[in-house]
Amino acid sequence: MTSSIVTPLKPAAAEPASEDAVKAGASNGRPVLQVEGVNKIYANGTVALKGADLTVRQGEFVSLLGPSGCGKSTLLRIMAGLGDVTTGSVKFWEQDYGVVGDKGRKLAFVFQNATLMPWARVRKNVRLPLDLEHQSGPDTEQKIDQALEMVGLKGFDQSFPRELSGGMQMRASIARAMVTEPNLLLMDEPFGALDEMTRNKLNDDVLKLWQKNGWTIVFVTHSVYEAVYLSSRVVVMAARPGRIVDDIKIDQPFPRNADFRVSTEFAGYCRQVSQALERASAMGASTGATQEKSA
Ligand SMILES: Nc1ncnc2c1ncn2[C@@H]1O[C@H](COP(=O)(O)OP(=O)(O)OP(=O)(O)O)[C@@H](O)[C@H]1O
Repeated sequence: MTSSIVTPLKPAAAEPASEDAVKAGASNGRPVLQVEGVNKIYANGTVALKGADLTVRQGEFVSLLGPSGCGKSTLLRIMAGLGDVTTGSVKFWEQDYGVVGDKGRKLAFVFQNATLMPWARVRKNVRLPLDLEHQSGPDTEQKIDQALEMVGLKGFDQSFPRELSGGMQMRASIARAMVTEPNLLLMDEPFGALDEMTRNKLNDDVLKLWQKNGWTIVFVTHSVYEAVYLSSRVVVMAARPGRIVDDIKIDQPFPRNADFRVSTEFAGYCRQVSQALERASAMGASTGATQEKSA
């Protein structure tokens, strides 16, 4: 999917996650997203999603993992209200999109590339969603400062994107999502283009921000290791047609750190998720066409 950042953000309808729920990555919080029986068939007949059911609860960190073309981005876009479903429903904070939209939502979307405006300094890039909402004044400046500080870009606000490394550009992109103070963050393979060291560092930083801010995160990735390291749950999808085939709880405490990456538990979960991914890939390979008749 092509990349940019979209922050359809207004004042919140949701309450912050309780600290306990966040600490545990708990799966007993209030539903933030409820995807029910969702089918998505594109105009060309591609069945991108078939019978998708998924509930994401407050304070969870859920990764979507699956082979190319299994509908991860399609599902994430639908969760953001950026794409229509063909049939089925999506509820946001237990309400229909229209109702929540009226009251305002607090979600932000970070796509695959940072897609910063190259002609604008970091501060102006981060300010964009607030400008779109015609927010200005000292509060606005403070929000921008806080977001830059949280992602470790304090002191770089007058830089141009070309002066930043790939990792720093991604940080700026995350800061741009953060200024809107979301409590639901949808991230579509945000670190896929980064080297492993940078990716690991950003994984740690996102986990810290997730805990600190009480976010709920849905995160698309192709990496088993990244999914296991970050998530309280890994949802595995298969292609042709796109569907959810596994939902694996990563029952390990937060915060996680470098020790977790080399632990037996981490290796065990990686094996379990890899096997689920292999099964999912085999399912996609053994089924036929992606056309509407298979929905
Ligand atoms: N706008 C569109 N029109 C037609 N088909 C589409 C469109 N967008 C996606 N598709 C198709 O829908 C299926 C699911 O695509 P999607 O991008 O959601 O998968 P994905 O799992 O995110 O893939 P990847 O991991 O490669 O990014 C694919 O077969 C894709 O070609």
